[in-house]
Amino acid sequence: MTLVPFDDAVERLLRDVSPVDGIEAIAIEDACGRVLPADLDARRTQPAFDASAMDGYAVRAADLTGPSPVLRVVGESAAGHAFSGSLSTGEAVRIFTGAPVPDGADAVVIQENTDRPAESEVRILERVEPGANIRRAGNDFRLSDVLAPAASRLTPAACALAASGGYGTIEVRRRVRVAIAATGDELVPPGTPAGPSQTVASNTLAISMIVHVIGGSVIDLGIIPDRRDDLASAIERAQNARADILVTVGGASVGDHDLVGPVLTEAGATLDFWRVAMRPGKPLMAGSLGPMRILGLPGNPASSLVTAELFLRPLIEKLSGAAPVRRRRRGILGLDVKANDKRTDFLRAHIQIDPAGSPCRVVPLPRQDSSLLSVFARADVLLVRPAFAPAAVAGEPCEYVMLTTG
Ligand SMILES: Nc1nc2c(c(=O)[nH]1)N[C@H]1C(S)=C(S)[C@@H](COP(=O)(O)OP(=O)(O)OC[C@H]3O[C@@H](n4cnc5c(N)ncnc54)[C@H](O)[C@@H]3O)O[C@H]1N2
Ligand code: MOO
Repeated sequence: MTLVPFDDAVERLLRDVSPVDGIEAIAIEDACGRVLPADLDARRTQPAFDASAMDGYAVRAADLTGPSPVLRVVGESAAGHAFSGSLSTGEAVRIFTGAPVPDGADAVVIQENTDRPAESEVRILERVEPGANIRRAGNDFRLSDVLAPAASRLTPAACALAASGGYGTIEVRRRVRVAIAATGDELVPPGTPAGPSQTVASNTLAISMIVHVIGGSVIDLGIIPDRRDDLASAIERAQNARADILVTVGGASVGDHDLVGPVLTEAGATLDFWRVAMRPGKPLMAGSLGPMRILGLPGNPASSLVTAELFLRPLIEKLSGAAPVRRRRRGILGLDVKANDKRTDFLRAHIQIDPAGSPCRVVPLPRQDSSLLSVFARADVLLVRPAFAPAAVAGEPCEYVMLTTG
């Protein structure tokens, strides 16, 4: 049985993928995590005026000659309430952080370096240069500046920047639609008591959550019994819902009840590859049916979640139009590991952060069987052991992949 090398499989899956073409205008408060189809240009300048960076007095720097000059206080400028006049020689305006600097003033003296000999006078106890404590108009960004580039995924700060730049609604790429089918006669939905030979369909729950975290939308096809016509109708439902991706979970191996491959083929799907040189996740299947991509994930919990992280996630990200995210990091091994065979290993592992700042230590968890959800749930990362890697000892460099968190 030939297995496709892991890197080739990822490359083949992503090779011809281009972003979905639907674009929608949504409220800025709903835009976190969404992807920009084009550069986002500022519709205003920020700050729109020269603003004071401190509480104090707006002055003309040239007036500050001689020891402790005294200026006449002619008014006040507060945030949202500008001083309407302009400043002449010998005058000062009481000013607060964020308030417009009055015409004629060219510096702000902080109030700690002043005193008030009388209600209408301020004594200045320091020398300041023109421009001191003033944030010039456009200091943050100017009209038409690119606030965020095409293909960026909007973070909370980027949404705040967009709002500050004049946006109440924003154009983003539509969500990638992911249909998910759990296959297997033994499965019951989460929250349902499982009989003696039954299992809770827990994988699809986690996979749905991964899809949501990266901004996709889920079409839940539910649990599909191991029957050809039920599987065929689930595939049809995914097509009718215009899914961009159909994910099946389970039934991917070679047993008599593993029907996913044959039924997909009967439905007219093209299978691009089946079986990858990786552990866990070997029976992974990838193909397409018309415009719909198909990923057949293995049923064992760790196999399912590892392949969702390493294949489904980048596929959704690429379809969503987001710039590629590199989730592989370098660390150092926290334990000795044995030589590897022809399958790239993805070991569930802990990360130990070194408070002294040296690279983090990656410690594989003790039990690596692909059925162990209890181990997966305690893992922070997947330690990558390339195919045919020689044995390595603690302290040697290694690579790991970040797992999706909430
Ligand atoms: N003769 C061989 N047998 C197997 C091979 C092989 O190469 N030759 N490969 C093994 C590997 S590796 C894996 S991984 C599994 C994957 O098999 P399937 O994808 O066909 O998965 P199932 O048999 O349907 O289920 C396996 C296991 O996972 C449980 N499961 C299934 N779906 C879910 C779900 N949604 N949530 C939670 N758990 C689920 C299922 O009850 C089984 O216990 O095949 C090996 N066999
Ligand atoms: O790939 Mo299976 O996923 O080794 O258990």
